Parts: sequence; C-alpha cells; structure tokens
Amino acid sequence: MSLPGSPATPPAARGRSLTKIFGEGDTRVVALDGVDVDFPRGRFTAIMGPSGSGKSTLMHCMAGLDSVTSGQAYIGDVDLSTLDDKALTVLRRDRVGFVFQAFNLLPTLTAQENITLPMDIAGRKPDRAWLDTVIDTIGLRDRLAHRPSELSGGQQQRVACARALAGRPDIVFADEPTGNLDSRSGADVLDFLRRSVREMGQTVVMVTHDPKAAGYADRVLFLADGRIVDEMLEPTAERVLERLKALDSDDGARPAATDAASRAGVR
Ligand SMILES: Nc1ncnc2c1ncn2[C@@H]1O[C@H](COP(=O)(O)OP(=O)(O)OP(=O)(O)O)[C@@H](O)[C@H]1O
Repeated sequence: MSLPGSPATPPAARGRSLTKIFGEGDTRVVALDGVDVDFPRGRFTAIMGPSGSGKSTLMHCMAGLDSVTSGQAYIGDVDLSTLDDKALTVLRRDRVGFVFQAFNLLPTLTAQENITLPMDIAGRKPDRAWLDTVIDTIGLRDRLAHRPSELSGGQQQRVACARALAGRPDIVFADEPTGNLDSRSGADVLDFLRRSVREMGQTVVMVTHDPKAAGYADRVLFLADGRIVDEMLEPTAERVLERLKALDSDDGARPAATDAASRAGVR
C-alpha cells in the first residue's frame, strides 16, 4: 500500500494478516481481523474508526506493546514475534518512540532531562545536532530548565514528543496525543508532529478521534470491526468527517467502504 510516487524504500513498519483475539467463549472478541498494513517511511499516518474498532490494539501490536494471536508485525525487517521479552524491550527503546494521551513526564526532572531520559537509561549519547533540531522544532528552548508542573499541557506534550523523537526512532506511535489538550495547544503538537515528518524525515502513526487532527496527516486509515475498511490520502478535516459519517451511517455503508478500500489497494 505505498503512496503514489513514493520511493520504493521499505516501510518503517508493516503488519501482515494481523489477528488479535481477546478472551474466549462468550467473552471472545476479535479486535484485529486479518489486517495487512504498511507504514511508509517519512509519512504521517492517522488511524481512525469508531470506539472498539481496534485502533489501540493495532497500534499496540505494531509497537510491540502487545502480542498478536496470529500474523506478523514488523518494525523494519524485524518480525516482533521472533523476539523474546528482553529483545523486544531493547527494540522498543532503541527504535520506537511513543507519545501517549497522558504526557507521562517525570515530575521531578526538567524538560531537558525528560527529553533525554530514554537515552540516558540506555547509556546512549544523544546526537547533539539532532537534539538541537528537535528542541528548536518544538520551540521550547527557553523552557528546558522547567519542570513539567511549570509548563502548560501543550508544552508538556511537546516535551513528550521531543522525548519520543530524541533517539531518532524508526517510527513514532502517538495514541490520542491531543486528547487532553485544548484546540490551540493541540494544533501546536500536531504542527510539531507534521514538521517532524516533513522537515526531519520521521515516520509517525497517530490514533485519533478528531478529524481536525487527522487533517494534519498524509493519509488516514479507517478501521471498523478490526479491519481496515478505507484509506484517504491527503486528508482534510472536512473530508475525514464526511467519510466517518458515511462509515457510521449504517451497516449498508460498510460494503461500499470495503469496495473503496479494495480499489485503494488497502486490502
Ligand atoms: N485487554 C483486553 N481484553 C479484552 N478485550 C479487549 C482488550 N483490549 C481491547 N479489547 C476489545 O477489543 C476491541 C478493540 O479495542 P480497542 O481498544 O483496540 O479499540 P479502539 O478502536 O482503540 O477503541 P477506543 O476508540 O474506544 O479507544 C474492543 O471490543 C475492546 O473491548
């Protein structure tokens, strides 16, 4: 599912026949139902869909935070199912960045210390030039000595984004990164994520419920019932909203959406 005109570089991450089943018997839930997906390098992908459609499960399985029932999740060429817990932890630490809805900063550390914490734990020396670029792009150089409690929510989330990017990961997974922010702060965070892709060549995958947030991405994947049912390239908030309404309207919309997805080469 490479974008038209995108170079033939291997995707930063991909999933093949991803299936995730929770529970059994009466409580059995198929959260992912044979998902095939590519996350192209240097692209910003948003994942949308109704509550319970499998967005978080897809992200967790792709990021190695949860295991799949069957299928393969790859970061680069590494099949996560071949790794033991220790190797998985190292891979997540060294090659994956995370941004969560709750900023998850350590309150006793300064912004600067929070940003470099994962690398400090790993005993890795930050690439100074890269770190400077990240810090300049989040626009918080004058706040680096502040603790999280001295920063606004939007500033804290930008610090969390900088922390995710500081180690120059293969891919950043952001789970509702603007869910706790007002629209102005949310826009700052989204603008930073988009610039990290456009200007710094990073790869970002973001789960969101907000069509405006999805409008910052290069493409949107729509999930329903554990399947990718549609894809939109160069989305705008308006078009995303219309598509969501069509997907939500009734069950009759689903086959049409699946047809559209099949034409787009999603499935
Ligand atoms: N740990 C779990 N145990 C059992 N069922 C689970 C578990 N995690 C998720 N599920 C189920 O799997 C399905 C997909 O859940 P998931 O959290 O991925 O959806 P989502 O699209 O992210 O939803 P939301 O937008 O509400 O966050 C849901 O039916 C959910 O109830």
